[in-house]
Amino acid sequence: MPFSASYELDVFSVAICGVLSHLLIFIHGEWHMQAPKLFTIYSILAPVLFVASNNVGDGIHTHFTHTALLISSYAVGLFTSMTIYRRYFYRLRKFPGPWAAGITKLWHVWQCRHGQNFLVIEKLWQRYGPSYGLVLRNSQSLTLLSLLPSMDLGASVPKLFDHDARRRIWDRGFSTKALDAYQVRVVEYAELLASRIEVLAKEQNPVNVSDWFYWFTFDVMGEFAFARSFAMLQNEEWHFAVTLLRKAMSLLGPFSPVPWIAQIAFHITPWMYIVRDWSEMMSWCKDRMTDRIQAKIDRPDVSHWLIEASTKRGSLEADRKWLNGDAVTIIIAGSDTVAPTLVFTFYEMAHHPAYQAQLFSALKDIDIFDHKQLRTCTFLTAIIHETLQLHPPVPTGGYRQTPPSGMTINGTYIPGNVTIVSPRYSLARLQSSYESADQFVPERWTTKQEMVNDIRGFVPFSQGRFNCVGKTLAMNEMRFVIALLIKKFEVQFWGNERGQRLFSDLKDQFTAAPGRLDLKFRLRTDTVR
Ligand code: HEM
Repeated sequence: MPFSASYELDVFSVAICGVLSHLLIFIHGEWHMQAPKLFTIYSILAPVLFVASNNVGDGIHTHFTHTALLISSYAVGLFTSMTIYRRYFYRLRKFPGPWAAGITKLWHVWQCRHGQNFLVIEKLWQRYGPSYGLVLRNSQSLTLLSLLPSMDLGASVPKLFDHDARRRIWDRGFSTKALDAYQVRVVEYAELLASRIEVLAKEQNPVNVSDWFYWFTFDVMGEFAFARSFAMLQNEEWHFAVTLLRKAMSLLGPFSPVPWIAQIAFHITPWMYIVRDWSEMMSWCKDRMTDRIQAKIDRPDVSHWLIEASTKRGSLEADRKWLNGDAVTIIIAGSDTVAPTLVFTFYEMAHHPAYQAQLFSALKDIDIFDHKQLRTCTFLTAIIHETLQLHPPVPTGGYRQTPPSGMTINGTYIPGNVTIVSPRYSLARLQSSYESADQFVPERWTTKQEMVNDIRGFVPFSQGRFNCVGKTLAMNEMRFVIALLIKKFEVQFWGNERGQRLFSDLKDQFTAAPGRLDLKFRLRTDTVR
């Protein structure tokens, strides 16, 4: 098809439009929340262009070719401009990192396609950062391989809502009085878990702890969110809503660098399987919250405090979106963190029988049902701390934004309004943080404190205004379950199991999702209550 001069002019003009739309529009501010609108506008413009190209040549084939050429020229103009800008003019261009990562976040998405972001970052760190304090560039965000003492002093989370007001309400649900009341339920479910494991132990069957600990933590959090468990310990199978939730979470790992893709998917393709799963799960949670609001509860749960705050303000109906969201947060934040920590603790116990024996003997004279007394067992706390340090349940997540004036971290100036993240998995493996950083050495928290080179590296619950509101609940819960099971059972690897699948199938989906781990639980004959 011979192109006319005006045809070529069209193509050129459209390419210039692409460049201009970058330089005049997209270069300013954040656009990911507008992604669905932009997607719609471009989807409408394409057929308009097709109709407008009616006067070019004849035949539908020519119209298609012409439209496709114009769209491609626009895209080439837009993306060339973006590439040149990000490569040569962008304020973060001097930070180290792979070339392609500096151009597009899709590079990171591709690298994370197996859901192992923590390994992607660890590899980058090995390649680019012999020195501590390295900053890795990833298009518009930075990964800081540094201890961040001031991270929460100046930085904020990307502002989506009035966090501090919501946090004040949350805090009431985690007061000392409230926590005492919750412990009764933790004990009930932990005993149910122990009795289920006892049956498997007596039948000489393996215990896949990567199922059982999840069933336990989700059942407990179901109680705290909806005053009703998922009954997974009872039924010995995954509840459909939890399965949907975990499927949706699996996208969080690879797609968290590009929230605009999720925005488009939710608005444009709500029927797509994973988006549909998420919506179905949210609607299930909404219905449970409706039941919870109407229910008369004699034992306060976490939702009790949230519902009470809205009722007192007379804004129960208006706050329904918050309450539904809070319920999902309780469930994810409370289960998907405690469960992997328990899985890894029991992996380490099977891996280090000497530590297991030491823990058993440290617990001998302690009434584990008295959580204040249990807290005094320093070796138990050390085991949990060492597990949290070596296998952080939030391995890379926890994004922050630098203040508009920027901030200096470990001598490196980071410009303002930049998304930053300090990945715990890699932080924990820095020799500048710990001696023998990749070894499980619980004594570093008791008798060998010189093995902690820089305590600022230990931030499993984050720090500052955005730290974990459920830290004390989590620690109480983990202390009790571990103590109960270690007092009752001796734990070993099952058959040839050595944790191979646990690590090879470990996924980073904001929280860590470990692979399968089969353990042998042998009922102790020397159990002391
Ligand atoms: C091993 C256990 C746990 C660990 C390691 C952990 C870790 C964390 C971390 C790192 C954050 C900050 C995330 C960020 O920076 O964006 C966080 C926030 C949070 N956690 Fe936990 N968590 C645990 C257990 C729990 C439990 C049991 C609950 C109770 C429901 C809970 C509720 C929350 C909530 C509501 C937030 C958001 C706080 C805010 O934005 O103000 N967590 N957690």
